[in-house]
Amino acid sequence: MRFDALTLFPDMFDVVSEAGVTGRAHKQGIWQMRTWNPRDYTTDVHRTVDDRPYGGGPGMVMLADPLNDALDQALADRGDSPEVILLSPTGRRFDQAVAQELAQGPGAVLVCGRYEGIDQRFIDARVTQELSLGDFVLSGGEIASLAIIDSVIRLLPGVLNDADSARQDSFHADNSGLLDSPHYTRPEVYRDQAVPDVLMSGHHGRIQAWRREQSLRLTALRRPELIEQARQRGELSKADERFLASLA
Ligand SMILES: CCN(CC)Cc1ccc(CNC(=O)c2csc3nc[nH]c(=O)c23)cc1
Repeated sequence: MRFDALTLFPDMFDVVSEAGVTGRAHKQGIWQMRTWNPRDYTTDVHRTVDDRPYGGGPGMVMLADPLNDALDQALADRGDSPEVILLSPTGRRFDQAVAQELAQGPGAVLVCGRYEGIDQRFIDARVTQELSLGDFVLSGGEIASLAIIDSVIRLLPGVLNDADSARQDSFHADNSGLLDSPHYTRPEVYRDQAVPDVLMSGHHGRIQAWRREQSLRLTALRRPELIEQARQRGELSKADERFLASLA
């Protein structure tokens, strides 16, 4: 699994290659990361990577040529033919299904735009898919790339050992498809607030039922569409439906 990032801010990628679970996996050789700075592929004395938009309008646009040369180097260095993914507000929305898709492959080259965007002729000629992190405005593609790399690496064998509670990740923990139930740890009473009795009971059946109800309640409150999706998938039991009806 190898990710290459075309970016004007290569240092930002140290976050995933050096820190945490992804940093450990990187050190173990489970995945590789390389960055390529388009500024290193400019030919003018000012190392220009952007210019004004034809047709006018605010901001600047990234030049195609430095990106093309950087991409050529990245692909030559890899030796395979990976997805070339442009991170962009106009892209397909990234979600766990996309993370699963990417985890099956050899990785990708991630093209991080800055400014208002990238010359369309680079996109038309080289980009195989565009991904967005969601409907909010970032300053560039780097932070979106970091999120994507992190969520893909976690899915690789050997990255999360079972001790990592995150193993249950299918975005919604062990109540797959629903939001997580609340978590508590020591002390048993913190600033006069006690842990719910059921969690101290040692009664695993009751604890599981309580957690399921908490997930259903929170999901119905904050993400009702996930309830309907779980219902369509036939993942709601009679007890779940009874509990949901009691909330209405
Ligand atoms: C004119 C309106 N804009 C589109 C929302 C301009 C614009 C804003 C921010 C950017 C930089 N953003 C990204 O490169 C980006 C890359 S992935 C992504 N996901 C969510 N939101 C994002 O802004 C992004 C590019 C163009």
